[in-house]
Amino acid sequence: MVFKRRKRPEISKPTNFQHLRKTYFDIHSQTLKDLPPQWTSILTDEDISRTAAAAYERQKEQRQQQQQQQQQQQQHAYQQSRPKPLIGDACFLTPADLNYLKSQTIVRGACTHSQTLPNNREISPPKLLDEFNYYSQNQPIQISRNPHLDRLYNVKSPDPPADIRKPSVPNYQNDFILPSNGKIKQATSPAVVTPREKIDGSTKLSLEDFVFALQKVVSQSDPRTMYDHFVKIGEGSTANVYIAVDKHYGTQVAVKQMNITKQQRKELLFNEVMIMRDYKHPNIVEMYGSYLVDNELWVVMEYLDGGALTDLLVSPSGEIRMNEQQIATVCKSVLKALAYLHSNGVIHRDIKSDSILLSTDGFVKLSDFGFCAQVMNEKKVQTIKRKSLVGTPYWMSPEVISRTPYSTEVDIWSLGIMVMEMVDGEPPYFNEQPLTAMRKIRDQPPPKLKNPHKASSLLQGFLGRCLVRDPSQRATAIDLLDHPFLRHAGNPSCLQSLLTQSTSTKGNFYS
Ligand SMILES: Nc1ncnc2c1ncn2[C@@H]1O[C@H](COP(=O)(O)OP(=O)(O)OP(=O)(O)O)[C@@H](O)[C@H]1O
Repeated sequence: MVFKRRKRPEISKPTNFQHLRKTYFDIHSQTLKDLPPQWTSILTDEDISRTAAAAYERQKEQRQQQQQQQQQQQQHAYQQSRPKPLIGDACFLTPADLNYLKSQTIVRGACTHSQTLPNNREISPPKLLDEFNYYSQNQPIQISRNPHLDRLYNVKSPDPPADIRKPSVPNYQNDFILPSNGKIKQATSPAVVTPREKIDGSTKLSLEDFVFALQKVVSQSDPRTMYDHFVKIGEGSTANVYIAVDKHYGTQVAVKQMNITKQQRKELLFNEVMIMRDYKHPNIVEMYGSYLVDNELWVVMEYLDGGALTDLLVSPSGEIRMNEQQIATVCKSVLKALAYLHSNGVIHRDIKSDSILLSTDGFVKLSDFGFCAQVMNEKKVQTIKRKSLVGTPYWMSPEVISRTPYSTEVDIWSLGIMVMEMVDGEPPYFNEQPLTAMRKIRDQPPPKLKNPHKASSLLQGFLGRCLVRDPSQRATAIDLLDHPFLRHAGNPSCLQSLLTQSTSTKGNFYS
């Protein structure tokens, strides 16, 4: 029997061979791990690390840009939904003030007492110094005084003659009218109340007049040469706010940009500059400089990286986040700022959680001075009362809404409403239309907490001293600083837990 030898199958060499190996870039050591040894000899660690690190950085940047865009969209939507302030104030500048300003030669440039930034950079906004000397290239220039304007902008001066010292009556026009039937007229936009024509025509100041007057108080340098990397972080009713980087020092600043042509009350722009410039306090946001850029007023100030108090009140799942120690800590800081402003005759008029900014290390600062008003004459005798409807509806005091002449007590009422925000997550009547809420504030007993069981008797007692309808019976900032509830206040660090969790309802730009 013959066996035919079977042909041995031919086995080809492997084709399309792949040797898979899991190599990855370790961001901590900035090196490639599990690299095949052959590759290591071809590519030095340095080369490949650099290439991979660059790719990684590119990816990171792209991710950050996408995140930022998403957050901006979220924040824009969120800020659109926040209630806007009403501005029904009378014009501060009269034609006489403008004539005074126009009669002066604009003096620009350095002054001898330049402001010092925390990073020791000196900036030199033109400033009224030693009463009424402007400085030009360090040379004092004497100009004549206008006591009315000086009082408005709280310029310190030697005792003027008695007739000048008499407080000139501010221009109290009722811009927002409560008809006799008690109905409040609905403004077309909640943020805008069309002013009545002033008897002396003082609202008819031209854009040039304002620009001219603003030029007197701002620095003449161009901030675009000093700051770059602008990223929008906020938007209010009057401004866009950006973070930017100081080109020289690499530090971050906040830049509030206000388009002059779009302001309902251009004259209130002066507040934005003058209040932060003249009133320095650890619990007031610090201004570094102010500038005119084309049609915009830019205010450069310290950047508060924790954002606004509003964002810390409620978690995304709707839980109230602040405990009483944290509430007391915020109140104490805000009251210190208010006690300081009030003792200088300044009312804020827009106290609410949106106006309180925090740093991530827990420092609390008062901001947004656009609606401030002076209530004292030069001698610091509290003689002037305000009557304009200014503030944000839900936080407004009964006397502001009912157009009774008012003073510093309005901020204490609003602080009480802000305490209610911290306990309940929102101000009272927040589900009502602004005008309905205003009617209720005006006509009803002080609002009550939705969650009284969550508030200790001390907290309720504190609140009860703020929300007193009769302003003469309401506690002052100084009184409240002595209230036993504030003994619960802790160090700034007690607020850090609120700030570290990324629970912002409007996207967190601040981490
Ligand atoms: N110094 C700052 N640091 C960090 N964020 C800031 C700073 N200033 C303002 N912002 C952010 O920008 C937002 C808008 O700023 P701001 O409230 O001053 O604008 P506005 O137009 O005056 O507001 P409003 O509508 O209350 O009048 C703030 O809510 C806050 O989130």
